[in-house]
Amino acid sequence: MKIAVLPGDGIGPEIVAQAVRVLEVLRTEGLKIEIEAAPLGGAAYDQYGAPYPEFTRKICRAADAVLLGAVGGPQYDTLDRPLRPERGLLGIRKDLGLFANLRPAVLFPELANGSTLKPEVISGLDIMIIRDLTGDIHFGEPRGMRTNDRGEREAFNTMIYTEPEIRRIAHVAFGIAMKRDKKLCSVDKANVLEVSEFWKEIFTDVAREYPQVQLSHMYVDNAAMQLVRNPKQFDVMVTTNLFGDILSDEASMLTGSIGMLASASLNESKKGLYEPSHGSAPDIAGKNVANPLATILSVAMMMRYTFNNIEAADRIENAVKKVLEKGFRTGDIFEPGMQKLSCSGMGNQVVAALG
Ligand SMILES: NC(=O)C1=CN([C@@H]2O[C@H](COP(=O)(O)OP(=O)(O)OC[C@H]3O[C@@H](n4cnc5c(N)ncnc54)[C@H](O)[C@@H]3O)[C@@H](O)[C@H]2O)C=CC1
Ligand SMILES: CC(C)CC(=O)C(=O)O
Ligand SMILES: [Mg+2]
Repeated sequence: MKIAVLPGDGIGPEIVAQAVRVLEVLRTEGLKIEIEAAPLGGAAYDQYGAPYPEFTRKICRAADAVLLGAVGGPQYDTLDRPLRPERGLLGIRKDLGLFANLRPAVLFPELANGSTLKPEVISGLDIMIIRDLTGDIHFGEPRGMRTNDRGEREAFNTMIYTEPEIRRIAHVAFGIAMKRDKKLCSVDKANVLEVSEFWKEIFTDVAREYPQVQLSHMYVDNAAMQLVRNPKQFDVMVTTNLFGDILSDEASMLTGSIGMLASASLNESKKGLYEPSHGSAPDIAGKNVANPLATILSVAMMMRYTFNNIEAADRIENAVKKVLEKGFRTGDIFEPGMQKLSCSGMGNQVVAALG
């Protein structure tokens, strides 16, 4: 298992350090794990003058899987756009063809009482959010700023999807729905956007190849509302890059915290990049208080999706469950009566629970 580790910026190095400890436990027990570290984002800009430098690209291309923390920070916000940390993240996603982003919003029952939502609304929650990751307004050209005919400055981005891009994410979504409850909700804004209308047309066409799957369509504004009103109506949701970015952050709060939401970004060959769904959290960086569980659960996804090592994946997820059962919490999921831990303290507990 050749794993590239990219700690990134902000809390990235802190949370990744805990996830690497989990990998080290597996290695000590006999899994052949090779780890190579490289910078991405702001850290890469500082070292190499580019957010996704050749050094990192080579290591990631040679690896079977990539473990990433997060990128970005206010100190980089004034850089020219192509040099910003976030472009490094878009760059690696595009370079490795990581078009299928899986974000499982699963509630550990131990966290049901601490949620801002009523336990009956969220108990048993298990939604798979599938987001296209290499198309949409994030990548569409042209993009930029200009002065229009009236002499006013304006900025523009292009929302665009090709038919093959929609078809391939549709097949991933239907395939996953087939393995679950055979219910797929495609989220769009087809009442306004041509891109969404096309998306809906292609999904309806692909659905003919999966007659056992019940396909529904929902506008994104309604989906955002339904996610907090009655999230358990969803089993698998699939949507575009921008809508998926927003809906998955929203869904993370159904599981207790953005610090709980793992993710896998896969390409056609199951090479994967695994990262928490959150960002670099500059407000808490360097304080050793971030929740490392989303990153640790991303390692479980790596074992499941890239290495097909279901036993290791289950073990990591069970270790997280055990730690939560014992009442250990980081600040973001803390509730009275529980024991508050630091980021590394949570890592210690997960490592102990793996044993
Ligand atoms: N995948 C990535 O690398 C992503 C990077 N970003 C970048 O991260 C930077 C900060 O972005 P924000 O909008 O503030 O989003 P963010 O996700 O970094 O933080 C939002 C809020 O959630 C909290 N939070 C996030 N992760 C946490 C964790 N593991 N434990 C406890 N609390 C946690 C933060 O403290 C903050 O209050 C920006 O530069 C942004 O572009 C944002 C999202 C994804
Ligand atoms: C910073 C963005 C490029 C990434 C993001 O918000 C995400 O992948 O969820
Ligand atoms: Mg996001």
